[in-house]
Amino acid sequence: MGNNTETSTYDVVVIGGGPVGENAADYAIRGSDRTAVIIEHELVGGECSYWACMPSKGLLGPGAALAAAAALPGARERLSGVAPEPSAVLARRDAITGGRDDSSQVEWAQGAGIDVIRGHGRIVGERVVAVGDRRIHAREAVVIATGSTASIPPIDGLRESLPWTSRDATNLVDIPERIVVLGGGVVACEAATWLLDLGVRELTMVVRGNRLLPKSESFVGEMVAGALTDRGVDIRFGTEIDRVERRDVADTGYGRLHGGPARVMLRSSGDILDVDEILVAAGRAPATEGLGLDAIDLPDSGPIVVDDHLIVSGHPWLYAVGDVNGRVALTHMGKYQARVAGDVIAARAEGRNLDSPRYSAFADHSAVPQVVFTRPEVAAVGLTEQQARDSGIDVTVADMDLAVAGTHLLDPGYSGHAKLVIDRTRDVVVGATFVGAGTAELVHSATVAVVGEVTLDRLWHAVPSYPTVSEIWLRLLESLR
Ligand SMILES: Cc1cc2nc3c(=O)[nH]c(=O)nc-3n(C[C@H](O)[C@H](O)[C@H](O)COP(=O)(O)OP(=O)(O)OC[C@H]3O[C@@H](n4cnc5c(N)ncnc54)[C@H](O)[C@@H]3O)c2cc1C
Ligand SMILES: NC(=O)c1ccc[n+]([C@@H]2O[C@H](COP(=O)([O-])OP(=O)(O)OC[C@H]3O[C@@H](n4cnc5c(N)ncnc54)[C@H](O)[C@@H]3O)[C@@H](O)[C@H]2O)c1
Repeated sequence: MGNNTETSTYDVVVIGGGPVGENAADYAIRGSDRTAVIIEHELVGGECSYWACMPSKGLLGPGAALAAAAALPGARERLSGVAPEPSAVLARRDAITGGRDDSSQVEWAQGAGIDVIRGHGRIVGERVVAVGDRRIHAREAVVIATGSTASIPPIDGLRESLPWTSRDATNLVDIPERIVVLGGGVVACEAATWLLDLGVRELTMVVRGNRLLPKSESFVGEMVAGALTDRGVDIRFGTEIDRVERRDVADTGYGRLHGGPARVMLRSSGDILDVDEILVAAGRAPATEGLGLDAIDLPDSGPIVVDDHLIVSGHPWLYAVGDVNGRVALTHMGKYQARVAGDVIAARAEGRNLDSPRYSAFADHSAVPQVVFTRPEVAAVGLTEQQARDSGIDVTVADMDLAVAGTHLLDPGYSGHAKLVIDRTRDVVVGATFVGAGTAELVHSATVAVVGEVTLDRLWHAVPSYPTVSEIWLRLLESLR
């Protein structure tokens, strides 16, 4: 180490200042005199705040509000149109992302007693992280919370055409007239929804499987595909992009068209799509590039595998939380892991044992809630019927259209569907899926039922209020009696 190397020591060193890293640092030192630092090479607040959850939900909100009003006689007559005003939507999105100024997040960290160092964090040895020439030592723990980056499949000409990734779609400035979306997962379906709201004229989805949102119950993909098709989307199932050609490719910045029109050739059918932009929504890879994992004999690509305490095997001082550990790529689950990891670090620093359930991220395995903000909305938690059967559970299901007084009051033409997956042996709900407007706020009741392992006999006494969408619980339970 040269004489000019600055060294500092903290109890907890967190690499990556996304929502997950922030929570890990906070929980590890809260109420104590321990010290923590977050190392961040871009923006404190991470992907979620500036490029993912926040801007995407900002873009989706106005279309959803207009659709809700358009469904309701008495409100609909006051509408002058059902398409959001693009410039106002983009301005609201910019307000939500704060013009990519992270000073308020840095202030929050400092207020919580957490230092922030700008720069790229790299592990150079046990409990030692380098940021440029600087060496930061960790007394208790190093936490990796570096998130994930969009994957671009190795398709001939695709990368060279500088396609949009989710960062461009959420931070769009130009609205393409014609776009092809590669993928049929969550990003693809949500982005298709807001791109249509903003006036995209021709939208084609290229999906290699035979349904959208393939990780969900099959009715989910059917209903979302039906709604997108009704809005004019051309969904090409069972095909892939063979190659891409694009002229005048230009790195014009996030959300701008990245060049002239592109020609997209599809495999098998040989169809050609001429478009103004390509959006790649093909999943994400853990952000481990340049993290120095090889210095401690860990693979330098792929997820960083952890146990339920979020500790990396063979490295009791090292934790990995959030997207980077490959368990569940959702903000709320990453933050949950961060709370667990922070509590574990605190307990170990104070010599307490880790016997309590508080120190184990067991919900990651079978109680993950997720809302997909398409129209219709999708809200689910726990296992699908297939997953439950595959894990050997004796399964029965309650499966029906969502039609109760609460849904009729939202929209006289309401269309939705609900399904409970029941473990017959234990008489408990192990999974629930709801599709339809207003279901996002329904999913936490199902999460409580799944995590609490509430028996159906007991659940019968959880009476849903009239007239709400939650009354579907009563209908589902009645069907099981
Ligand atoms: C379009 C889109 C919409 C989404 N919408 C939702 C949603 O509605 N709800 C939901 O729950 N999830 C959503 N997600 C998923 C969610 O964004 C992620 O699960 C979440 O951001 C993960 O948080 P994280 O802190 O692990 O990682 P990130 O948010 O990616 O933060 C990691 C941070 O680490 C920094 N970093 C990386 N490497 C280094 C390094 N070596 N040194 C220093 N800093 C480093 C990065 O700059 C970044 O700030 C969405 C994802 C996408 C793409
Ligand atoms: N509302 C939310 O909770 C929300 C919103 C957006 C994203 N997210 C999370 O962010 C993560 C990333 O989302 P995503 O949609 O990018 O990933 P995803 O895994 O949901 O979907 C990826 C899609 O790309 C397809 N694909 C992958 N490689 C391909 C290839 N080579 N050729 C053709 N198709 C290919 C897959 O078949 C799949 O349909 C997910 O974990 C998701 O849950 C959550």
